[in-house]
Amino acid sequence: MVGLRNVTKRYGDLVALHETSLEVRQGEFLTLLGPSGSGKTTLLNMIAGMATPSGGEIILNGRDVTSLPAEERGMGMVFQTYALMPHMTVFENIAFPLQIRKVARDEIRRRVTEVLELVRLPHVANRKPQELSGGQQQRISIARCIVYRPSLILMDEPLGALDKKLREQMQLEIKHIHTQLGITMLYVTHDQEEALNMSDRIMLMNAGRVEQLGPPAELYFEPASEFVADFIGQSTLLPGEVTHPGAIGTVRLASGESCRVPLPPTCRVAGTKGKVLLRPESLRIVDHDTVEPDHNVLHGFVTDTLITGGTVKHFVTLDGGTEIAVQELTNQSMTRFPPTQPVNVVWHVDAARFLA
Ligand SMILES: Nc1ncnc2c1ncn2[C@@H]1O[C@H](COP(=O)(O)OP(=O)(O)OP(=O)(O)O)[C@@H](O)[C@H]1O
Repeated sequence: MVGLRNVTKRYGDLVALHETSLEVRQGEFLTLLGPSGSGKTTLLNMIAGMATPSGGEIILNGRDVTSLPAEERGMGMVFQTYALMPHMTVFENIAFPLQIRKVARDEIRRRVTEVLELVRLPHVANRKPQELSGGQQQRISIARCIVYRPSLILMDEPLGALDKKLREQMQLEIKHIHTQLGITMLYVTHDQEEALNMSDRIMLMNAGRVEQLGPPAELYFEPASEFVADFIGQSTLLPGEVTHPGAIGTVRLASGESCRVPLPPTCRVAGTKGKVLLRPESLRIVDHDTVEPDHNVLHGFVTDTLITGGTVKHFVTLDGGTEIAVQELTNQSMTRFPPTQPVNVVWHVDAARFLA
């Protein structure tokens, strides 16, 4: 539905977006994720027609729209600031894009009522935007955007101004609208959890380049680089070197201890340097020395324990000095480890990844 072919953007000497190609599928929810300044908004604005590429082409439904102005691209946009018109009621705000398009009055009433139901705010039609909460205002801007049924909606940090709880609720609502209407969505956020929650695919950007593009689970379980492993979810990366290559190889860590790790084919060579990626939820702490088959073990001391609601996080300082986080579900009989007691951190061989 949307195609980018070798698109670049420069501002003077600064390359905001290096050569990037992308295909967005019909009905897909694709998220542009990345730290501040990585080029997400630049990319979105070029698709919207609010910024001109320095090179490359933008294709919309098979048509080159690179030089087509924003208003002729037929897309909907939702921003962090709600941009509702303060002197108009909610009804008038939502009706506005239809009036511009000369839709008949009865049809306007029908469609505004329908989208107000969809965003679950049918009772606020006669209020002014300032009489609504932030979350309600954002739902109204979404309603105003979907009322004229654009085939593509671009959203730039739409939930950035909302508190955590409301943000999570709105994530579900946007997802729900997406599923119900089947609209293609391009969504910008710097919040990895939001991206994981909502997207069919995530395009993770870093310094104007695409680090990885794929479904959330792929970025989480098969990160293509250290940047991805670090940005998505929590991770500990232990430097090491392959000593015994193989599909499951042995890696000697900088601390001198060894562990067995699945190796990607290109890393099945003795001497390959890289990092072992461990996720807190794949680790367990045990205080006995029996290691189960197909498990690895590292030794250390628990230095801190944090209860974060449903889960508990133990911070373990490993022999060699690296700190590693271990996460487990909170339970009544949660094991407490005094800081003087040596512990073993164990994980199943399949749970780690090796990044060259
Ligand atoms: N109009 C502009 N003129 C000059 N430089 C710009 C302009 N717009 C963006 N940039 C620069 O381009 C780079 C990418 O910016 P962009 O806004 O796309 O990042 P972003 O990933 O959306 O960041 P954020 O999450 O902070 O919005 C940044 O270094 C930014 O300073």
